[in-house]
Amino acid sequence: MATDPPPILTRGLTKKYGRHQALSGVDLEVRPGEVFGFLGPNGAGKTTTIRVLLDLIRRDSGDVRVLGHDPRTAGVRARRGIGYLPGELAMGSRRPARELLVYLGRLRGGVDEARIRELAERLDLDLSRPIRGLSKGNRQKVGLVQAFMHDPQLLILDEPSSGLDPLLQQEFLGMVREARARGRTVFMSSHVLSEVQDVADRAAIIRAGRMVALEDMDALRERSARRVTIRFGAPVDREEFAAIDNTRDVTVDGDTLRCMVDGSPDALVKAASRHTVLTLDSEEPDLEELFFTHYNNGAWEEAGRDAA
Ligand SMILES: Nc1ncnc2c1ncn2[C@@H]1O[C@H](COP(=O)(O)OP(=O)(O)OP(=O)(O)O)[C@@H](O)[C@H]1O
Repeated sequence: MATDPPPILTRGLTKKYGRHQALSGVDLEVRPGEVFGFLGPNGAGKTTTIRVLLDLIRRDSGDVRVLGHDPRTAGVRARRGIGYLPGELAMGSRRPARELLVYLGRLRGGVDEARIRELAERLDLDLSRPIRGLSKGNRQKVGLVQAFMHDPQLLILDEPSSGLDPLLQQEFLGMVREARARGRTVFMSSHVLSEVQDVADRAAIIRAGRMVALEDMDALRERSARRVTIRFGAPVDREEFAAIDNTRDVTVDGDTLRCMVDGSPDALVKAASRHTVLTLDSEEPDLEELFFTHYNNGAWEEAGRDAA
């Protein structure tokens, strides 16, 4: 395992659309057997990077290796090692989903129909319905089945959770964990941290075509800032809470306290426990807010400004 090449490696990857610089020197190294979250706001360059990895578009410069091959010259055999979920599945056939999946399975060297049925059942997908006319959510399920069905060594998933309701999202995360348990590598993009935070081992952040962060998810979770609102049984004194080290932006409005907590809420919870707590809400900030907090040395704004 240790000698396996990185399933995904990019060095100085650049791509322009006309005069628009979509990627400006992207360096990525995904390790064998990990779940890697590729995060960034809309338009950051996630889909462009993924399309280069699959040779759906060609890079302008830089070095790229996927499962040890340059995607520009990798053959069909190398492609079979990859399961790909596109951001938008462009399909308009009148034929049932089952036929398409069986056909794609043949192209990948043969996939047991029982495996297709099992995945469809897990995702609650009706295989007899024609592809044309499927809702966005059902198309996403067809896309997931075809990506996972041949148990590929590397899964490249572009916004996999979009269109899935919370229960199916959990089912999908279960499929990702099982793939990892079998030693597979999963690379998944998202514009929201919460979609990858429970399952990813590491996450990279791309913004305006540049990598601005690479994080171990455990470290990120530990440092993660949370917006906390506590309603007490009686009015409280702001000073008591403003003095807590890792608590900031503290406001008190009668019996309601609002603040941001960096890292563990332990000290805040202990302070709160001296009063009667009626409700406690803890909300994760969005991706930009989170990384703005972490990269408060200016790296985050710089990355945005340079590329703007
Ligand atoms: N075919 C194209 N022609 C011109 N510009 C494009 C094309 N595809 C993408 N872009 C631009 O390149 C930038 C990166 O787009 P990309 O789709 O890779 O972003 P993304 O991170 O995947 O965002 P999203 O989540 O919105 O898809 C954006 O500014 C986008 O408008």
